[in-house]
Amino acid sequence: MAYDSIFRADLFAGQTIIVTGGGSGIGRCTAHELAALGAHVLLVGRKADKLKSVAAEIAEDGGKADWATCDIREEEAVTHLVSELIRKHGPIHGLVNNAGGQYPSPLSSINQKGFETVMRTNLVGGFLMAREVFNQSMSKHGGAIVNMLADMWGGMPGMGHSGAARSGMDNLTKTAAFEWGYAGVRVNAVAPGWIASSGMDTYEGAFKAVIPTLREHVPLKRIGTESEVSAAIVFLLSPAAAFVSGSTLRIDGAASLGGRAWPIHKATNSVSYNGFHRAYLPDVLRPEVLKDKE
Ligand SMILES: CCCCCCC/C=C/C(=O)SCCNC(=O)CCNC(=O)[C@H](O)C(C)(C)COP(=O)(O)OP(=O)(O)OC[C@H]1O[C@@H](n2cnc3c(N)ncnc32)[C@H](O)[C@@H]1OP(=O)(O)O
Ligand SMILES: NC(=O)C1=CN([C@@H]2O[C@H](COP(=O)(O)OP(=O)(O)OC[C@H]3O[C@@H](n4cnc5c(N)ncnc54)[C@H](OP(=O)(O)O)[C@@H]3O)[C@@H](O)[C@H]2O)C=CC1
Repeated sequence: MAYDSIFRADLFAGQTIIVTGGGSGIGRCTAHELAALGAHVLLVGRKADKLKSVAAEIAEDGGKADWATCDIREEEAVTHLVSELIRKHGPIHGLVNNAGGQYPSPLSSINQKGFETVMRTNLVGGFLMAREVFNQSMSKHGGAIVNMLADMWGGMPGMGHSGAARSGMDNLTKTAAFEWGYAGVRVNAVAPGWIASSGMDTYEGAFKAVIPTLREHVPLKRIGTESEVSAAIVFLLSPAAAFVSGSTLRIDGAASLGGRAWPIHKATNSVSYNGFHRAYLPDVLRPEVLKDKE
């Protein structure tokens, strides 16, 4: 018998897939993966030079990619972007709602504009992209959406604005999966933990300094790679996940299993324990608190 596996090199042949934030990091890597598997990839971001160069890389590898600039926080711009992409390239089969980011800051120092900027980047923008892609295309022929979250379920010092946005996006993922299932549209999310990406490289100061120690607080003892997140996104977009909708897949080396467990881990496995709260939290945000306790 010739077994016909779902996993084939042309998994996405004939599909057009938008990747927001496709000009760098995880978005760039995902765009490469999808194009290598036959998709026509549409890269979206604010900076044309980055998008253009990723599209050229993909073309050099024999893949198909186009790009368009858009600030996903602007409703009119998103509506226009999606209609132009459909006019030029036809129906949209997939959306990777990856664009996002934040600046590390304790809640007490975040002003309203900064909070709203991060909420609009990571929640409002993702909502607008998903709504427009659904209304203008997927409602007519189905499709798959993958939203980008971040593993901040237990609260994440320095990321209060972003954590609030990502939790909102988690809920929106489930509601969209519920409301749009009738049209054959699947909506899922990925929640990466610490990932070595070009985005992480942009962080400065105390936050940057702590990055090399983060692996000690991950049960798998390392931080993740861009391609490990892309692989999960590709799975969720693919026919291999045809009955998966409304799910959030954590890609974090088990880091989200919880700070509460680390003292037990310390007691039972002192070799791999490295002091979660002492090494991470106060160093990053409130060195004075750490000093007081020493
Ligand atoms: C166990 C595992 C846990 C998982 C943890 C997850 C870790 C996540 C990692 C990542 O996400 S990696 C990388 C993602 N990429 C980035 O974060 C990119 C870098 N960040 C940015 O570009 C910005 O932060 C942005 C908000 C995403 C975009 O900013 P934008 O350019 O649109 O806004 P600005 O005009 O610069 O600022 C507007 C407004 O926002 C406030 N603000 C912005 N930056 C800062 C800052 N560094 N410090 C304090 N406040 C800031 C401020 O109010 C700005 O207004 P003005 O002051 O400029 O008037
Ligand atoms: N690296 C990590 O450890 C983790 C990352 N994440 C999330 O994964 C996603 C990708 O991150 P990563 O690749 O690491 O970082 P990058 O900073 O490289 O990627 C973020 C991308 O989002 C785009 N972007 C940001 N704001 C907007 C906007 N308003 N409109 C359109 N595009 C925008 C940027 O493009 P441009 O500058 O052209 O606008 C950029 O290409 C982000 O949402 C990030 O927060 C989540 C958990 C962990």
